[in-house]
Amino acid sequence: MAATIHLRLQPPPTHRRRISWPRRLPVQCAEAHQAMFSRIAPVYDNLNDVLSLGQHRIWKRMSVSWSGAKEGSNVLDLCCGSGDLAFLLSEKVGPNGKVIGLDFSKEQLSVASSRQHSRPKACYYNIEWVEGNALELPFPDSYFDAVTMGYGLRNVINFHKAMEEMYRVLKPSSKVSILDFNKSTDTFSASIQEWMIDNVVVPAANSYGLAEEYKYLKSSIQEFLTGKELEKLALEVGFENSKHFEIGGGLMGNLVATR
Ligand SMILES: C/C(=C\Cc1cc(O)c2ccccc2c1O)CCC[C@H](C)CCC[C@H](C)CCCC(C)C
Ligand SMILES: C[S@@+](CC[C@H](N)C(=O)[O-])C[C@H]1O[C@@H](n2cnc3c(N)ncnc32)[C@H](O)[C@@H]1O
Repeated sequence: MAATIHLRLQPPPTHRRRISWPRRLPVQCAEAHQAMFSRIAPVYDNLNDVLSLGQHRIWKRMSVSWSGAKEGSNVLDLCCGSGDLAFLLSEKVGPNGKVIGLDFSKEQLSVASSRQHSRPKACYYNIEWVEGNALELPFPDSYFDAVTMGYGLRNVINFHKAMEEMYRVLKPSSKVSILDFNKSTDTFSASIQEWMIDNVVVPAANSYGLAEEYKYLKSSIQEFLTGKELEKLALEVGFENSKHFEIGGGLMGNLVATR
């Protein structure tokens, strides 16, 4: 099935104010996030590979296997970006399955689509790229057999609404698997994570003129939820059970919740 990028499913915003790039990202501004991820789209994959020494691919594989996606499943990769988890899901569900990758950055979706066309795997044609907002999903209730969200939840401006939407579109007894940085309660782990961002990640990003965008990583982790708080949020919106696993030596975490 030929891959298509759906036109924006949400009505275009009534206003489009010009964003002058602030010295610090206003963390509560969705448009600033959208612009940021569009700016980093050209180098996003390479920087992730270099800065995590390729480890992020292992963490993403773990997250997908925890989602319960299997042959023939109908699955959603939320905040899909350049498509890493969507491609992994595509291999998991096979030609009889269906993967929807949703993101609100046209540039990220464009990278995902070109990666899809440049790869030899036929199953990737079970992926459909949709431009949309994770906080207002254009899908019916109880529609998906699994939902993944890789490094997305920390970036939306309303964690609760995002979790509610994931719950709504999941079929009963199906799982969501949410991978992100871990907001550790252990001060040593937190300081290692912050040191790496300050002294490795940001200087590397600076060579691409993206220091501000990668500085945001630290503040977004500080404003994120701990593993226990993520488990609680999932139960609050109605998930039957939830469990947060620390991975990558505690630098990353993955929440698995069952509807
Ligand atoms: C795939 C990873 C991060 C994705 C990602 C998420 C975001 O919210 C961003 C926001 C703004 C800019 C960029 C991103 C972004 O890339 C995780 C791996 C890539 C990280 C950039 C590198 C993190 C380094 C770890 C703190 C230490 C790794 C130690 C060891 C080499 C495993
Ligand atoms: C760090 S990237 C993660 C990309 C991919 N999941 C991965 O693991 O590499 C975060 C993505 O979330 C998207 N995003 C952030 N907020 C969103 C929202 N409210 N609706 C849809 N996409 C959003 C950004 O455009 C970006 O592509």
